[in-house]
Amino acid sequence: MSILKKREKTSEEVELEWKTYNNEFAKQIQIEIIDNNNNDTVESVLPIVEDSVSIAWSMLTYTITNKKTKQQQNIIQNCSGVVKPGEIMAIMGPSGAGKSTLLDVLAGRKDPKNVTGTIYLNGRSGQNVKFVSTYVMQDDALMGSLTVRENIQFAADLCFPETVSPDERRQKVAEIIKEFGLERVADQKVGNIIIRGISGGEKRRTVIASQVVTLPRIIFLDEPTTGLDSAAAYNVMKAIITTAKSHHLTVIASIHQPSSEVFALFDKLYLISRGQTVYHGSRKGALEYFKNLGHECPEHANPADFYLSRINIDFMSDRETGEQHIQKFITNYESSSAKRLVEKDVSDVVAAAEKEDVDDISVDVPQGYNRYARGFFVQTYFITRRTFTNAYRNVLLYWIRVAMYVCLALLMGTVWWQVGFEQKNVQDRFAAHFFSVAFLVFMSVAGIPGFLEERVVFRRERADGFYSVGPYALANFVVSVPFVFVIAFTFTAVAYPMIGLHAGMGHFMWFLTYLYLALMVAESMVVFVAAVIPIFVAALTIVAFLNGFFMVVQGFFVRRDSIPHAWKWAHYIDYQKYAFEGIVKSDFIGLTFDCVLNPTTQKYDCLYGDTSGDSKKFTGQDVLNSYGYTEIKLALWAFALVALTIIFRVGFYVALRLRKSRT
Ligand SMILES: Nc1ncnc2c1ncn2[C@@H]1O[C@H](COP(=O)(O)OP(=O)(O)OP(=O)(O)O)[C@@H](O)[C@H]1O
Repeated sequence: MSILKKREKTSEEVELEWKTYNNEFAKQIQIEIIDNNNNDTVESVLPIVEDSVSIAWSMLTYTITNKKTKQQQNIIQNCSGVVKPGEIMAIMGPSGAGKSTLLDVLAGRKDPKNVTGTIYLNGRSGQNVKFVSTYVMQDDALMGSLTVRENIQFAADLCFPETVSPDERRQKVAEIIKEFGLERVADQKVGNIIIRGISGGEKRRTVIASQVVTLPRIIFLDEPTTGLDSAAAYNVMKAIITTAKSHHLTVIASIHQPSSEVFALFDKLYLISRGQTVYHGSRKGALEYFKNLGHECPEHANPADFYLSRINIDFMSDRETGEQHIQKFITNYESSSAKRLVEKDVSDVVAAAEKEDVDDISVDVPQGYNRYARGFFVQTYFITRRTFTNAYRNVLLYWIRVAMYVCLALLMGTVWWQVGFEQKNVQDRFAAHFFSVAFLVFMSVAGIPGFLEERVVFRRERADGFYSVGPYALANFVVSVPFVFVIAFTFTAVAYPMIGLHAGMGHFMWFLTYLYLALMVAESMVVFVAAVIPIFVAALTIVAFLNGFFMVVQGFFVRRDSIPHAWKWAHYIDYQKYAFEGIVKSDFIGLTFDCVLNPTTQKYDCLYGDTSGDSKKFTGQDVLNSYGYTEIKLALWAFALVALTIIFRVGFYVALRLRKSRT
């Protein structure tokens, strides 16, 4: 059995450990697996790898309080079982039976306050199962613009300890790709809504491969075959089982109506109905068990379908009879030899641990199983690199917006073409300033789908301990810096000279700076909102509302001094105001405009500056004074935009932290 020693491993030992993994068949010994229902002994050859982990649980109950009735309700009740290294167990039951709940409780993903009973790892209670396990969710959360190999390599780079060299990591990735039958598609992009990628089954295998590349000792899978056809489902399960058997991993999967081929891949079965155990033992033994209860599986029937049909009372017309029927199964199991065998197995595992003086797993966490295998900066580096590659390759994220902004710049340039210096052009200029800021920031909503796609991957990877929130939030910001600059620069380079805004490098640079900083705030606001409410339509509506709101109070439609007192606060936190006013000032300052000569009076109708009729011209400063833009400080306004970016980015980080994934 697995023996975990108390002291920390040296780096040489860790290296040796990996070599040992490569050569694990040298450690094969014969072990006995008791087929616990037939009570006959099946001999099987399984490799014993040091640090393999068995999981046993006794009298597990998960209770919730019904919010309406305030009544306590047991979702699972008095469940006991054991799965040893190299064994693959299926949790099966009708819909709502408690499969996912049992899996989540075993994987340590439920609030311990609601759980009673004991879970033992290698016979010891009080261990942190997350240190030695991975939990594979149902969704195929992968980066679609990355290849299969790149997706798995990312996991390897973050989850192996630094003692594993880059070459070894690459080799581990190549090995898992081979084991999971992904060699043919290894260098193909996974695919997303615009890239046609690999098949559904290959995607599922890629997700699982990326989660097991470090060979976590226990693998929990939540319905790993859902949504796949029977051939793909078989390939997925076969890949998991091959890896589990050859590396002596412990596997528990909840599964919905497996085909007979898939079902035959499991060693053990946990049948659950109404949260209670109907059968637990070997898969083969279940046939005999049900036969003894008077439910013989027909020769050519799929046993999985047969068991489920026996314990599913959802479609029984008489509810009471149905309940009695299930209760009978539960009572039978309670007094069965199958249950006694499970209890003996659990106590044997515990007794062996006491005898062997097995130490606390969480004290001696084998390297590579740590919650975070790599430090903050290494995490940030790898996430930044991947996010950059995704942003570069994923047309939806930035390139589509760059194309759109170029079109818009050309449109504005031709409509406002060489706007001029007559009195009437003052309003044209204001409109150009307003529209440049408003439209560009408004279209930041285009980043929501890309972010939400990435967020699903973040949820999975975070839950699995690839990295923490800080590096992810930082990487998201770092990558947005150059891409947003490309957008702002492209637009400015095309639109600014075409419109004929204030000539000169200094003025051009101020325009670019404000547009860039406004876009950085808008981008930060988008990811913040999408992190708080990760639903596409809702996030889109809220961002559109916020941008509309900021437009209204920014002082363009209604002069700043006319904004009602009650809305002044909004004006001062409005990022569009700072960008708009900065652009207005940098454009108007230093310009001179012509007043209109009134042919009747032969006087000049000047709306700005000297309005007595004697002055032919007025200045940009006169315009600014006239609209009350006297306090604009270019550097300070730019700083306000930087501060708002920081505020939204901190909000983004906090939102991600608070919105805990199912951990
Ligand atoms: N937190 C909760 N609050 C209220 N009811 C819950 C909660 N968690 C689980 N349940 C209920 O407990 C039952 C078991 O849920 P669970 O998701 O474990 O079932 P399942 O067997 O995995 O179902 P399915 O196959 O349909 O996914 C369901 O009826 C579910 O509605």
